[in-house]
Amino acid sequence: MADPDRFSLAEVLESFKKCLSDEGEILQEHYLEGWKGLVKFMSSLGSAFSFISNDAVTKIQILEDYRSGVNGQKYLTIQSMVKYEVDNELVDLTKRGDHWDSGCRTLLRLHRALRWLQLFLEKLRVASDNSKTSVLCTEAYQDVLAKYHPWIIRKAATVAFYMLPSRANFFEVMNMGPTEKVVAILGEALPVVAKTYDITEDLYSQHGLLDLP
Ligand SMILES: CCCCCCCC/C=C\CCCCCCCC(=O)N[C@@H](COP(=O)(O)O)[C@H](O)/C=C/CCCCCCCCCCCCC
Repeated sequence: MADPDRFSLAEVLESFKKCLSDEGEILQEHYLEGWKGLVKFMSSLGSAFSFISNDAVTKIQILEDYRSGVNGQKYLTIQSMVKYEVDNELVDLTKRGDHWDSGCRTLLRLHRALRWLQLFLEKLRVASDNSKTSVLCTEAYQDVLAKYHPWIIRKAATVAFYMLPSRANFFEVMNMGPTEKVVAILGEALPVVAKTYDITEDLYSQHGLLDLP
C-alpha cells in the first residue's frame, strides 16, 4: 500500500493539474494539496529545513482555515478569494494592520515561492548528473525569492541549501524511479506550474496586490 506520508512528485503534479479549471480559475483545494505534497518532500530532507516547512505549513493552514470557515465558499478559487477580500476591504494594502493574515497576503507568499519552485525544477531538469542541487537551489532562490526576505532568513536559507543531497539522491527522494523518468515528469510538471503562476501573477497585478506587506 502507498505510504501517505511519502512524497510523490506524480501526486504533486496531479494536484497542480487539478487546480486549473477549464475557465482558468485556480481551485484552492488542489493548489493547497500541491503545496502539502511539496512540504512532505521538505520534511524528508531533515531538520535543517524545518524552519522553511514550518512557514509553509503555517501559511497553508491559514488558507485552509478560511476555506473551512463560515465564508468558505468565497475561498473556493483564488479569483473568488481576491474578489471577496478586496471588495470587503479585508486586505492590508500598504502596512500591516487588522488584516495582516488575509488570504490574499498569505497566498502571495506561496505564490512567490512557486516561482522559485518553477526555476529550481527547470534547473534540476536540464542539469548534468554531477550538478550540485545546493548551487541550483541557491541560484533560483537568489534570482526570485531572496529579495523578499530579511537578512537573517536569507542567511539561514543559504546555510540549509548546503545540506541538500546530490542530484541523484535528490531524485531518489522524489520516489519516481530512474532519472530519465524524473526528468520526463519534470518536463510535464513545469508548464502546469508555470500556468498556475502566470494566472495568479496576472490576477494580483490587475488588483495591485503584488506588494502586500
Ligand atoms: C518536485 C520536488 C522537488 C522540489 C521540492 C521542493 C520542495 C519545496 C517545498 C516547499 C517550499 C517551501 C516554501 C516556503 C514558503 C516560503 C514563503 C515565504 O517566503 N515566507 C517568508 C515571508 O513570510 P512572512 O514573514 O511575510 O509571513 C518567511 O519569512 C520565510 C520563512 C522561511 C524561509 C523561506 C525560504 C524559502 C526558500 C525556498 C524553499 C527552499 C526549499 C529547498 C528544498 C529543495
